[in-house]
Amino acid sequence: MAVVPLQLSYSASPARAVCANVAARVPLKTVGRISTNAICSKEWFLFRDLRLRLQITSKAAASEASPLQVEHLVKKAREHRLQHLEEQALWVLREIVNSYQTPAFPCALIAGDVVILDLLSKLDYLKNGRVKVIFIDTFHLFPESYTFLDLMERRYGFKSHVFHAADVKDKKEYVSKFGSDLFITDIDKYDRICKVEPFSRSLDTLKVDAMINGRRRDHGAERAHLEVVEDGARAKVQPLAYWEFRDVWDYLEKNGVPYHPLHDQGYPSVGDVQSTLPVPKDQWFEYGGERSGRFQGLKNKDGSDKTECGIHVGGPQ
Ligand SMILES: Nc1ncnc2c1ncn2[C@@H]1O[C@H](COP(=O)(O)OS(=O)(=O)O)[C@@H](OP(=O)(O)O)[C@H]1O
Repeated sequence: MAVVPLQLSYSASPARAVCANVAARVPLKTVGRISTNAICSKEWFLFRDLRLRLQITSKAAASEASPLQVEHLVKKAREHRLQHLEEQALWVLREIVNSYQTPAFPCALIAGDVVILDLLSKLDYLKNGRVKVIFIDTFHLFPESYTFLDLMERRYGFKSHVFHAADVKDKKEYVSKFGSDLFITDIDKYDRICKVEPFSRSLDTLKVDAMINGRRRDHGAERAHLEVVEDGARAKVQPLAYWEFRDVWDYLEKNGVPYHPLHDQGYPSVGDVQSTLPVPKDQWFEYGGERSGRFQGLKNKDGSDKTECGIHVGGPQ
């Protein structure tokens, strides 16, 4: 620990020697003012008997807070931040529900989506059906996603509207019609059949006029300038646009909200089995870290790395 010079004041001259000793020996991180009206001794070992009071008096002192105070300040600042973000997200959702006829939330069940479910539930929009929840069964999801959906439906008292590829009854029929490796042989066709078309159809079928989603600015460059609402024939609503991934986890922890079991197996985001990989935990909270395990090794037609499935980029507006 660094020895920091102290600004001293003293009321009696014998204290001078003690104070000099204090300045020389006390390993304080804080710049402060020591005043004493006690009887002083020249001997250092008697120093502990003096009634010394440490007063933080200068701006310098304030900026050199002890490690404990710094931790406390950061914790408090994060609490205030989360409180503000939550109020703002609730306000956005309320405004949307008051302004649109049929808002809906396509939910992929990842951490941010679960925050939105919890916020919608706080406003009672799930139980009273004011906001419909859409779930796209791509036929390529992790088994845990189905059980987690069931858990969330029971917890919040809603039933999601499930959509999947058109003109097939189930995965078996899908495989017999398109094969089991369409996502390798023709990724664009796979996206169209299993994601974009069912997604688009779900919005049309339910006559959705405002689509709530969990996109955030810190997801990556494509989303860096997102606002909480984008206008259009169908409004896009991003109540968590200004949140960071850390805020999402702070919220889940603070509110005791269950989250997708695959997060505990190292997956920061969860989509299809073939396009989702675990990511080392220390990368989760870097810019773009949440989605860094998505679409790994997959390329767009133009050869660029795939970062979106097309639902929100060039997908239904
Ligand atoms: N299974 C499922 N059901 C309903 N809605 C879903 C589903 N998967 C993705 N989405 C919606 O698509 C948004 C983008 O998700 P992704 O880019 O992760 O794509 S995908 O998972 O590969 O489809 C995603 O945005 P978020 O709300 O940020 O998750 C949802 O709006």
